[in-house]
Amino acid sequence: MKVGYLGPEGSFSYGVAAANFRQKDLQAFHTIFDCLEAVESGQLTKAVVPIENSYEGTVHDTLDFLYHQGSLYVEKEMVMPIHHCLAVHPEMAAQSTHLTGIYSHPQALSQTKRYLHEHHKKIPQTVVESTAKSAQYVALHGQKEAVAAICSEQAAELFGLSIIAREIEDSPDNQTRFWVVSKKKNLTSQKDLKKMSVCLTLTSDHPGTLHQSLAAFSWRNINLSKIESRPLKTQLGFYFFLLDIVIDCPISLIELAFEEIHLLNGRIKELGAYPIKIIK
Ligand SMILES: O=C(O)C(=O)Cc1ccccc1
Repeated sequence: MKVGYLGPEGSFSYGVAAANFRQKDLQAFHTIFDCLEAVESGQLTKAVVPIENSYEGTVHDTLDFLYHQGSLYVEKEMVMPIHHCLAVHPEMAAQSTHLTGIYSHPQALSQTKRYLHEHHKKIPQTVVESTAKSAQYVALHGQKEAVAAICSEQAAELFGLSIIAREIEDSPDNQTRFWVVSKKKNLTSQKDLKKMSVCLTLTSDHPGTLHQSLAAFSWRNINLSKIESRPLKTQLGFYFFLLDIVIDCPISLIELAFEEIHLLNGRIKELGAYPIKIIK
């Protein structure tokens, strides 16, 4: 088995992958897209990818791939607390009040926006592929340039960096949902499945189309825990909707709701039904 994750080692995705799979099965990728594409092409069995952060919302790279490119299924969700630190090269630790640049993944830069505004307002920020990549960059270049990484404490330690500030995330309850995806549909028994995610596309546009589709869930007493629209990437003003459905009824009832939506000319793309594991 080969399991891909957004690398290098030390990323949050790595932390989740390592908590679920054997070290020898893990393989690092540069981007979420590369990782998912490798599952799609059969080069990987599974991938671990972030899907949503409590502070910053949906990870668009993941959702857009699953809707537009993928024929992949979610087999498990993992929710992990996310703590960021600010780390520099150990030889720069004394000059850390005069930083020249801060590097990280866009999600990490966003999740620490207020901290950065308060403490490092004028310092240029550079986006890199992952938090661990920023730690790696600082380990390689941080001796000559006074640059800092926003990453996990584990990544800072792994790359031999000095931590100058801990728990700098703006929200104390910062959490990210990660999905394990594969080409195969989940075989887990229904009693362990907690949620189902689907993408809904409306093929006709008249007043109440979305309302009627959602009514297919509400009159069956099926609870939705999330709805979000994303551009179809065709023309301005055209969207698909991500729906997260709580599984507290037989799946056959949810499938009846899908049938009703089909009769209303709505299209459902199933992303999968999955158990949820909370990582402490
Ligand atoms: O960059 C990482 O370490 C990732 O795995 C992506 C990410 C970034 C910030 C929070 C959660 C996941």
